[in-house]
Amino acid sequence: MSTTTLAQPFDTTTLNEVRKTGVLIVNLGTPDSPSVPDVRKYLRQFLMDERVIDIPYLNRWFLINLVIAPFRAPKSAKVYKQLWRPDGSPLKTYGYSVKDKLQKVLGENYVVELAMRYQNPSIEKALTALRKECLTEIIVVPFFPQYASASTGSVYKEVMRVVKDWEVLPEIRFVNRFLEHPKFIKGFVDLGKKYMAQHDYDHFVFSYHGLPERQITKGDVTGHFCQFGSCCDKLDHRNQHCYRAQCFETTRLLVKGMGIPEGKYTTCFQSRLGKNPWIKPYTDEVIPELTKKGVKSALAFSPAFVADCLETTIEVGEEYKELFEKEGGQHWQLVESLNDSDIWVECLEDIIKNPAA
Ligand SMILES: C=CC1=C(C)c2cc3[nH]c(cc4nc(cc5[nH]c(cc1n2)c(C)c5CCC(=O)O)C(CCC(=O)O)=C4C)c(C)c3C=C
Ligand SMILES: [Fe+2]
Ligand SMILES: [Fe+2]
Repeated sequence: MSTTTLAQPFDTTTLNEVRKTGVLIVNLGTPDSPSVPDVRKYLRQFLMDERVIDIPYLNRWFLINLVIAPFRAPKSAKVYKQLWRPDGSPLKTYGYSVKDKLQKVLGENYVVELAMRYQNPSIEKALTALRKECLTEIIVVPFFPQYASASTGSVYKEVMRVVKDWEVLPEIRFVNRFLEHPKFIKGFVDLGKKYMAQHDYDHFVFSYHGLPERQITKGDVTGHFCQFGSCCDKLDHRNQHCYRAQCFETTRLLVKGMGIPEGKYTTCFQSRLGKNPWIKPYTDEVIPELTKKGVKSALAFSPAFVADCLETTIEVGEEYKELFEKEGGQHWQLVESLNDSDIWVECLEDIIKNPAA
């Protein structure tokens, strides 16, 4: 009698025993110190990135070396001095704290490294450390809730530049965005509710990092998915990678979570540079419009950032507050970022362990 050998189910025991996952968490970067030379070095590296200032190389070189390095760096250094804490730039110190907390919750089958896209610790250094760990997989988590070529795209490109010549390439997973993650939303909703319990706000402002319109248009290889108007009101299959549409979606989810009524909130974009059109509405134009309408108190969110930085603490927390008050507003409050909160660490744990969540 002949026996038929039935196909055995795939035995994963060995794989589970040897499996080790590297996690590379990456934020934008910050100067090593608030001194003018360090700020200049940081701005040079950051703004020479062709995904950030996407103009021809020579034009970019002249702009950075003849305008930004001599004139902007000293001004920026003054602002970085205001932001600096005894333990350094908040963007980096929160990064290290999140790295430690995440390592603890993930356990010994994971190795977590922190990197900054610009300056230190570099992506190259962090990946070199991970390479020595004999990993099965590396998960790259850019700390940008919404995808943009200038942020997430640039991190991907740098990771690929570093690993492209490795003989042994482990599996690599790139996290694209996480604006819809329930724990990311809950983190900001809970912070918002804390402020709403302390004060009655007339209006809620959601201010995101701006982007040249051109960078969104360039990303659309299928036709024209963004006209910079109401097309961004709904996120669908075609415009899912549009940064502006993703920001509007983030606001919708936050507004729903906090129960903010229609007409009581505005999505806007900050920190435009240069003369080319950036995505609108601009935060510094929205604020005077709101005060003209009689808004006296506003709660401001910065949900394009997961850690306090120049863009949140100084630009939204101080400069826009000054503008709001100059225009007749009375009470402007910035909601701090997720920083190293437990909910943010839980969100990361979830993103890492449950890719489909
Ligand atoms: C000039 C073009 C810029 C683009 C495009 C841009 C996109 C972009 N940036 C962030 C996140 C951050 N940017 C930060 C600072 C910052 N950004 C720009 C310019 C562009 N950013 C400049 C010149 C600066 C420095 C400000 C100054 O020196 O005056 C920061 C803060 C860093 C810190 O140390 O605190 C973050 C974070 C995203 C997410 C993004 C695309 C969506
Ligand atoms: Fe920026
Ligand atoms: Fe759009």
